[in-house]
Amino acid sequence: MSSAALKIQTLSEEQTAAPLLDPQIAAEPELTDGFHLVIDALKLNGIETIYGVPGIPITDLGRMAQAEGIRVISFRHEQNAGNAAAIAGFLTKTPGVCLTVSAPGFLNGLTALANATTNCFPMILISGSSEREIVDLQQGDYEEMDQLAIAKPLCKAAFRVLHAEDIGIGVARAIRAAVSGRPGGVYLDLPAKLFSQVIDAAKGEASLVKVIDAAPEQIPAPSAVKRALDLLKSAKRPLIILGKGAAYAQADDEIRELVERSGIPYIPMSMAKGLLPDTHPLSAGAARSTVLKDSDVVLLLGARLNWLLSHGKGKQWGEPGSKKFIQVDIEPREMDSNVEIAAPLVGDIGSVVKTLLAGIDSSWPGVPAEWTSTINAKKDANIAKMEAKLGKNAAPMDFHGALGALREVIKERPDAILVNEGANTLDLARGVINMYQPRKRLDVGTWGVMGIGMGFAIAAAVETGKPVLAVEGDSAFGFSGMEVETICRYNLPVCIVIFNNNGIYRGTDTDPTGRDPGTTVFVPGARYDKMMEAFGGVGVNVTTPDELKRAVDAAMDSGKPTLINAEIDPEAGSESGNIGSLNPQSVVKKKK
Ligand SMILES: CC(C)(COP(=O)(O)OP(=O)(O)OC[C@H]1O[C@@H](n2cnc3c(N)ncnc32)[C@H](O)[C@@H]1OP(=O)(O)O)[C@@H](O)C(=O)NCCC(=O)NCCSC(=O)C(=O)O
Repeated sequence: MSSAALKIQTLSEEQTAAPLLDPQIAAEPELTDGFHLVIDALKLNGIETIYGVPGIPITDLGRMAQAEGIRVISFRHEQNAGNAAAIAGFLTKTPGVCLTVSAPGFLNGLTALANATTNCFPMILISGSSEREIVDLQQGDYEEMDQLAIAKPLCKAAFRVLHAEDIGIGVARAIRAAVSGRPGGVYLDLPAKLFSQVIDAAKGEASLVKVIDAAPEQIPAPSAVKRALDLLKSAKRPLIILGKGAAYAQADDEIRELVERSGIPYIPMSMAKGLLPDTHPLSAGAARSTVLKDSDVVLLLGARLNWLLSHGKGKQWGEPGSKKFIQVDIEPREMDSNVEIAAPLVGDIGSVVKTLLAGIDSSWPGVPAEWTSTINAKKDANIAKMEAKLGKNAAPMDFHGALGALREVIKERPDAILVNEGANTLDLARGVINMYQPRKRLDVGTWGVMGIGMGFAIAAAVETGKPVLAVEGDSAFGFSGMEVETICRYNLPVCIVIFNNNGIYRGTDTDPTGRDPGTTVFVPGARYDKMMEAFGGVGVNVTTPDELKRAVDAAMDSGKPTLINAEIDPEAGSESGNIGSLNPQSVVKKKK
């Protein structure tokens, strides 16, 4: 039932007391208001969940949305709600919606909106705002802020709705902007006064807009496809790089067929892991340096040549000029962003892969055996090196010992979702824990941002109903840790494992003056598991990989909210994990 059908009756007491069929009452127009129209517009467009934090002026919006059947997940901090909305967008290809209060709540949500935009996740941040008349004259309204102006440079599009009859079009514009072309974050500003504007219900209903074909297929030109196929055919050492854009596309079967039919080795970027199982014979993930350096033609499928790929140049990529790139991206301006793209293929991943497949027929030359055997030799050596570090059942645990146990958990439950953040905890888990299914690994993404953990874990559980394993550095967890209460409140099947080595990178830093703790250390021996117990969840402290495996298995089997404090050697871990070279360090000694 549409909430407009709830109708607001503006009846006087005498009218209410009058008989039901009184013609005077029957003639009374049915009314609706801004609250109901926002809810109707979202529902009409298939929005089933809102992530947010209640407060002025959107408290009633959340309540009414819940009453109308939208699932409303209330968080403890807007940034976590925003991260949840963003990853919901990634998982479903429907914009995730985050609802916040004005000024400070809006600003808290804005970090997640900017992160969503950077990562190309479709998301809509809806914030209540204070009154235009007062804000524009800067007269000091409650939580006064020109939110629209602040949001604009940080997202893909920003809209404000001033009149109830424009709510339908405002929501429609936000949805289309979020998912069409390159997906991203959209800000929708709803001033407090809008919610209580009352209009005729029929007029309100007629003003709603259903977005048809929100993300239209974009098929590349045949000449562009031929150029790419010719280049790929000429390759002696081809490579495919799968990015999270490929995972987002949900063209899993076609992508697998492209790899298998062409026989081209591939590496997945971290959130593309599992698009094909990491154990696939054509996976070159364990020979990463070799394939980046020695390949001659590289097909980038939904992966950008940003810092995570050393901008496509430098010594990681071998001799200058030794490589030609084919890039598949929905955004034309992505081409040549860092290096020359010899064969740009502009379109959506699903459509582009289909057109490529049509050209990979019985005349396909295949991949020279010399190339695949070089890769396999490197892979085998790296895998053997890694195996030697796993499986140690010692206390205190090192990262590899603990991750070896978690690798088995995911192997036994390939449909579980792995959320992962931290520095060493992130870098080492990425290599150690094999993924087997698409969109099961959610992590820090393009910015390498800390703080996504609990938001992502909550949305993953809500959107998929699958068990979630969140593997968190102790520092990373701190950014969103209060949401363990949210996990317990909604009784979500989330198991959090905290790799607790007493600090950021390591737990051994000291203050040279002896006055304070070192800048990167936390309270030694902290028991994060107690936090979970405070809210009725299960808390476990473990000191060995065997104990860790047993505790995670129990959590995943029971589906009970669980937090496992995994005691890691405070000496373990290196500065910034394996991107430490990006961290400038002073070489100048200060004179005393
Ligand atoms: C930049 C990267 C894309 C690339 O890193 P690399 O170290 O070059 O690659 P990988 O980690 O994939 O692999 C490292 C090596 O392990 C090998 N490798 C990979 N997988 C395997 C398996 N399964 N078995 C054996 N060996 C393996 C791989 O071939 C490499 O060896 P060789 O082939 O022999 O080289 C990645 O590190 C990344 O996504 N980083 C994001 C980090 C991040 O965002 N951090 C935020 C921290 S914030 C923070 O810390 C801060 O603020 O400070």
